[in-house]
Amino acid sequence: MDKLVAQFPKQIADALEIASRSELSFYKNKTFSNVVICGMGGSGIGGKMVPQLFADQAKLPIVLVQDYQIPSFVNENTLVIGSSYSGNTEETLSAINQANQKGATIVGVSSGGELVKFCKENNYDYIKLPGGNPPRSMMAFSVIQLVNILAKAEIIDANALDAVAKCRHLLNDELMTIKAEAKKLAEHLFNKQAVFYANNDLEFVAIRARQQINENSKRLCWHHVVPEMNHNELVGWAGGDNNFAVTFFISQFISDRNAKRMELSKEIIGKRTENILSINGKGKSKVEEAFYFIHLIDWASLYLAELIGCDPVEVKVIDYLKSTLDKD
Ligand SMILES: O=P(O)(O)OC[C@H]1O[C@H](O)[C@H](O)[C@@H](O)[C@@H]1O
Repeated sequence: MDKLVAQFPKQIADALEIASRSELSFYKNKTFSNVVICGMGGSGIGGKMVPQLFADQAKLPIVLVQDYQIPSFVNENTLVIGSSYSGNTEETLSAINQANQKGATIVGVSSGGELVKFCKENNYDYIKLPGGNPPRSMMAFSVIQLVNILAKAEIIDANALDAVAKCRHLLNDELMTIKAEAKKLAEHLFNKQAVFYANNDLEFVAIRARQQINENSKRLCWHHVVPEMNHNELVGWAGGDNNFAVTFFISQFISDRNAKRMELSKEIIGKRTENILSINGKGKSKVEEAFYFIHLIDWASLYLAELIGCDPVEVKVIDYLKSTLDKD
């Protein structure tokens, strides 16, 4: 896993190369009214990240589906993107099959499996990713193909990938800082109940942190966002204590009002636990900042796994669950 995380900046370059070679025709002579992205876990997080990151330029509503069912609004004017690294995740395949029955336009993002087979058999465009790794370690590939697909259809700016291309340099230039901050985060979380907060626009960062701590570090954690947590969870801190380690991801692009809310939240939570860490974003754009946070989180999950002494790769309980489901 260390190697795969270290390769993240290179994966960005490789994914951009795949995007530039992708031959897509799904958008020709087509007008869409909405977009649905179907994906679970390490492939679903891209479907959360991309709509949030490009919200200020998206011309259509983009909805993430993480279940077997698609919403009833899906019809022949819907673009449905199926994102599954293995191509075999049953919730995603079920949603894609339903979308097909409703006449939607489908595009697949996958390294192979049933999803690629389905796209080939039904003449849908698909982008093939390099296979053989845990899906969560290949996030750059799925995210970048989502941006590629939406930019080709001009649902987001046609040059949206230009901003992504700059991320690689930021990550290389900031590697020492990223690793130092990641170590600090891992030590902060060690033997504590992890809680992640971000402003709403950055929810995907908090979710990615939760997912990576779950799968790589084998630990429970939760996340919430400002401002919504100010209306409920903040009150729950009456039951908080030093067993909790709270991390605030602070975006450079946060609104003044939400920045104020973050500061006040910190002050209130600080009365219950001493373990509060703020991690500040870096980068010249929201896209650069997003990749910066993701890389830092990925390293932190590995450092925490090391402190705990667990194997970051194995996910035996998920394997057990899937194989038991398959017996039905
Ligand atoms: O990307 P996919 O192959 O559809 O996989 C989606 C998810 O499936 C499993 O639950 C894996 O353990 C997760 O790590 C993965 O993110």
